Amino acid sequence: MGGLKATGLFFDRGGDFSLGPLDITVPQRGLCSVIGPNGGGKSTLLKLLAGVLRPARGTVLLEGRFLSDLSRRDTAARIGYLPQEVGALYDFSVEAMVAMGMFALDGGRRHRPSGCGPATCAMEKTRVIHLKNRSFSSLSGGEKQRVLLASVWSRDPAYLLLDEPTSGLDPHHGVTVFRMLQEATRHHCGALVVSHDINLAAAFSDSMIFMDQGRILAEGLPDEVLDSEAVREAYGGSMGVWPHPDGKKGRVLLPERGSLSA
Ligand SMILES: Nc1ncnc2c1ncn2[C@@H]1O[C@H](COP(=O)(O)OP(=O)(O)OP(=O)(O)O)[C@@H](O)[C@H]1O
Repeated sequence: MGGLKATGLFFDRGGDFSLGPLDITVPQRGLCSVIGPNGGGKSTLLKLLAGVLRPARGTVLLEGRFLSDLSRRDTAARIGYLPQEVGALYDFSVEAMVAMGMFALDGGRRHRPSGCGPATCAMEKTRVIHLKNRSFSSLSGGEKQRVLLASVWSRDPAYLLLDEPTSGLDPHHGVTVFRMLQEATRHHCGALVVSHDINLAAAFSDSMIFMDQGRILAEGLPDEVLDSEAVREAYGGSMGVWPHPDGKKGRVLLPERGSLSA
């Protein structure tokens, strides 16, 4: 009954693109990353699981209840969805932006250290506390991304659906975000994270999904997925899969030597 579970999920945009039918479960614990080429359907999948889009066929169950039967408030209290792009209508302060993420908070919930309000804790986690009085629009792209992540995080959701949370982040902050996700998903939530930072995603995820043309073409352990025929076909020619340089950490996707100019 637990988890966020889609069965026979199908969505048709009416043009060339359709998604599914596919089955997917976001478990109550663990970090699963979704990778794949541009336009492959990753964001569409997240929107369907978050209830932002309605499937043409199939069901999405949130802990045994049909997502379509739940109010936006109930959904937002359990699912923390970070879209790929967020346009702010008004220029709020960073602190206000993060506080707005808590509007759906369902009472005093788990894992919140005393003495630290949820918005403050979230801003500390994503390292934007020093920006709290700045206006959102004045921030750099990567800073904005970390503020939006804090906004989702502040609600302490049971399921995180994050669309490219590290886009625009420098490598240090990218690692910080994935570490934070790894830690959280070990103890108190499950996450499905769309990312083009494939090597970071592979290093920190428990499992991985490769999507293209609205289908799941490979899934399993990150190493298995990176080594799959589907990934080779999609990126082959320009990218190759290599052992991680430290010899222990699995595999990395890097440009093929032959694809670099002499
Ligand atoms: N609002 C929309 N209206 C019409 N078509 C759309 C819309 N949003 C996405 N699409 C199309 O649906 C398909 C899947 O898009 P989606 O955003 O899910 O891909 P993606 O895998 O997340 O891509 P990317 O890696 O580039 O973010 C693409 O062909 C895209 O052009």
